Amino acid sequence: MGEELYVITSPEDVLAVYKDTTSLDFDPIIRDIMADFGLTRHTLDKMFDRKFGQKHWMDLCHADFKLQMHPGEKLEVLQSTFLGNIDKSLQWSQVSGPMVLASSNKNGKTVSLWKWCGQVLVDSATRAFFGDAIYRVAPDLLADFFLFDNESWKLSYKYPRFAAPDMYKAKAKGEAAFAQYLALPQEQRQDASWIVKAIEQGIMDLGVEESSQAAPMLFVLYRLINTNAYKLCFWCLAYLLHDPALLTSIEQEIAPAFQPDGSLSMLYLLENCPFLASFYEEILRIANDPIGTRLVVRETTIGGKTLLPGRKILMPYKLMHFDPTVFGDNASEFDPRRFVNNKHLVRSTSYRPFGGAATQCPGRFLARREVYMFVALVLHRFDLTLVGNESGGHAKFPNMDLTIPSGGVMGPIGGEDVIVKIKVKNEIGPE
Ligand code: HEM
Repeated sequence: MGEELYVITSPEDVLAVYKDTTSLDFDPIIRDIMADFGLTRHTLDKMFDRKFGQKHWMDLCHADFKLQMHPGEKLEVLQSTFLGNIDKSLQWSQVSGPMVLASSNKNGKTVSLWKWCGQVLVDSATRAFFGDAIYRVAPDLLADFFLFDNESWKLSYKYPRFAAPDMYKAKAKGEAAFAQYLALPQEQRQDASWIVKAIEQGIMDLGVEESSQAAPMLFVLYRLINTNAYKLCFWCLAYLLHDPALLTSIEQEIAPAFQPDGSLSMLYLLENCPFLASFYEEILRIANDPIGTRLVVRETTIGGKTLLPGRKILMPYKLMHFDPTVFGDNASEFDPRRFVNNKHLVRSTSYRPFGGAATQCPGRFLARREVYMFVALVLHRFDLTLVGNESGGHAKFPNMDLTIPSGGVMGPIGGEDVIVKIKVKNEIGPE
């Protein structure tokens, strides 16, 4: 408490921060996060020991994230399983469990959009990254993840245990799940992704054997993989369902991506749907609160100001995302055509939905694909009708929770949701 911070708000100064890699360091920030997850100084020293030439283990991890998640052979393999899982989860019979609030007849289910997005996206990623074995040791993993995800900001704000008991309990259960997972014989986990196997091997090579040290590393990765995309899907569908003209335009644009047998061409969505791309960027601009962080380790000057060692830098990119001199007079409003009307915006230095430089989110390619897949399949397979409130009023657009320092895509204010009645529109093959 009582910490002094520097807050950087201009794109020029953000670029200067990215360039000054000797005075401004990201490693201590990761150390701090991992310490919050219970990693001891001893383990952290091993992780940051520059014993691989000039590099330490965490540098190798960043490189491995890119190998797995940037376009290439390894992404193709992962993506095919991941998107296949989304496809299977969106079969009519799979729309079940807590997300279904009421089931009137065979062709009608009333669904919580928030829970639907969460269940499908997080379950599909869990199986694709870790394989099915994780559920054998932790059948309640998803429930614990959502409890933790909802309150995880309290961890970085260093809430004491008595002030956030539910968050700490969910965190402990999540870590225990990964400890049990790591204790399983490797032959039972052959369906895990390349990155998970590479990290497990790396942890062993570092000589980190205690499960109290190894499991949190996987739990942190699990959270990074899962925390943002389901919320992004929620906002995409919320905006579409509340704006019939927008919904029709998107449906028309993506229709040719579907083959007669109902299968979806991701390539078509990626290469031939400029309006979908603009809509996606606009949701990322408006519903996202990414924050870059560095620690000043040597005195330096940014934007004409002297920054002193020992203090943190925060870069709340959302402020730049609402700058009217870049995004226009309607910067504070939602405009799905913004990025198609101005094709330069997506490369603007004021637009940083995934951060930037060495710490830029490696999952950004996968994120677009999973969101496109989910949104396109939902629109193609189901007729969706908004359900109003109990007294017969119109369904209200959920408010974003601006009070929580999420550092990523925001959720709706507690309890606000989009309730939809869904029916089968296009049958798919036998289930
Ligand atoms: C869906 C929207 C997503 C958003 C808005 C998002 C945003 C971010 C941001 C802002 C960062 C930190 C960047 C920085 O410090 O400069 C980050 C890091 C990271 N993200 Fe994402 N992310 C998303 C999806 C994903 C997905 C789908 C994955 C994996 C499948 C992923 C994996 C990661 C990882 C591993 C890191 C840490 C990278 C490192 O430290 O080397 N993200 N993300």
